[in-house]
Amino acid sequence: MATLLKHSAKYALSGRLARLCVHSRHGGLQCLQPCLLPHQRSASTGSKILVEMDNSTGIAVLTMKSPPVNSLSLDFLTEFSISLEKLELDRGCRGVILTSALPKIFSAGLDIMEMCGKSPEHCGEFWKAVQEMWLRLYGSSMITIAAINGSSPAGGCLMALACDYRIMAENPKYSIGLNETQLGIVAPFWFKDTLVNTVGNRVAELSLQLGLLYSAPDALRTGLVDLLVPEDKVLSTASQTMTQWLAIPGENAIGSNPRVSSSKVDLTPKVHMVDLSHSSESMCSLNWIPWTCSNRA
Ligand SMILES: CCCCC/C=C\C/C=C\C/C=C/C(=O)SCCNC(=O)CCNC(=O)[C@H](O)C(C)(C)COP(=O)(O)OP(=O)(O)OC[C@H]1O[C@@H](n2cnc3c(N)ncnc32)[C@H](O)[C@@H]1OP(=O)(O)O
Repeated sequence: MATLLKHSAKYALSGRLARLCVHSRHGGLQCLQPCLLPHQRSASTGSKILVEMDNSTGIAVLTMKSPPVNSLSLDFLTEFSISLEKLELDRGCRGVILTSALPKIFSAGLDIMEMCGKSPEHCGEFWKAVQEMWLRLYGSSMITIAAINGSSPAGGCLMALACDYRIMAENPKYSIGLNETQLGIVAPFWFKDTLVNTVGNRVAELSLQLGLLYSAPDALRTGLVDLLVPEDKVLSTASQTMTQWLAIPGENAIGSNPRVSSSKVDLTPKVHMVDLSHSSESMCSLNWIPWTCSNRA
């Protein structure tokens, strides 16, 4: 079933990819340039995402590099999903570390400029891209670790929550949380469910009702993040943690190909990617039912 989801997401993405190649003003796929580095490393970079793959460990580092704040624009989200899809299809890649190249910022969340003054068609496409980013990250068959080296409000927090494990810089100036309520908007229920799965009902309830942004120490206390480390150790700790996670026997332990047979989360029967382009109710259209998440780490 998860394979079905992957296929449908793949074709949806490929369609968008094709459009991007033809229409994007910013280059899109054309600027994803592979190059070989020493020691079995390879890298590909677009305008907003850098992917570095270490073929000897199976660990990829996906670095967001879209100044000033890594906001999640349509172009950013499209490049992000394409990068993740490529890693998903790479049998050699077993784990992805998500981090930021920008000082002090992991991601500022959805790009505010995408949300005002745009056509219904653009809004629909944008919102679909937000959903696709979440589906790809949360439903990934790879181990995903967020190396949170800066502030991460709203959609930035969602990205981190969609990973298997969260390591944050212990800088008290950095904050993280689903603060949508403070902005006068309601976090969609699949944002809420992702938060509930991480911190539990009561903390999620308070966080969402008050639109709380947690400092790094408070984020650790509430369980929003799993570990705080000094800022210059975030990435190296993420690599060490990934190595530990990858040492856990996977599905290959029973003789099947770990990257083909199943995903950690079987989302397929319960998730519907619908055409949002003509719907003012698009924000609540992802039919995510949390108790279908059976095998999530
Ligand atoms: C269209 C159909 C879909 C409609 C969907 C509607 C609702 C969905 C419901 C809920 C989901 C929403 C999820 C979201 O993610 S909403 C976005 C929420 N994000 C924020 O509130 C973050 C706001 N930003 C900050 O808090 C700070 O900027 C920061 C990230 C902590 C960084 O602070 P710092 O002091 O370092 O920088 P500045 O504040 O000076 O910002 C620098 C620069 O960046 C611009 N910017 C900041 N955030 C965003 C953003 N989210 N999108 C676009 N641009 C952003 C800011 O304006 C500054 O620009 P300038 O040109 O002035 O330099």
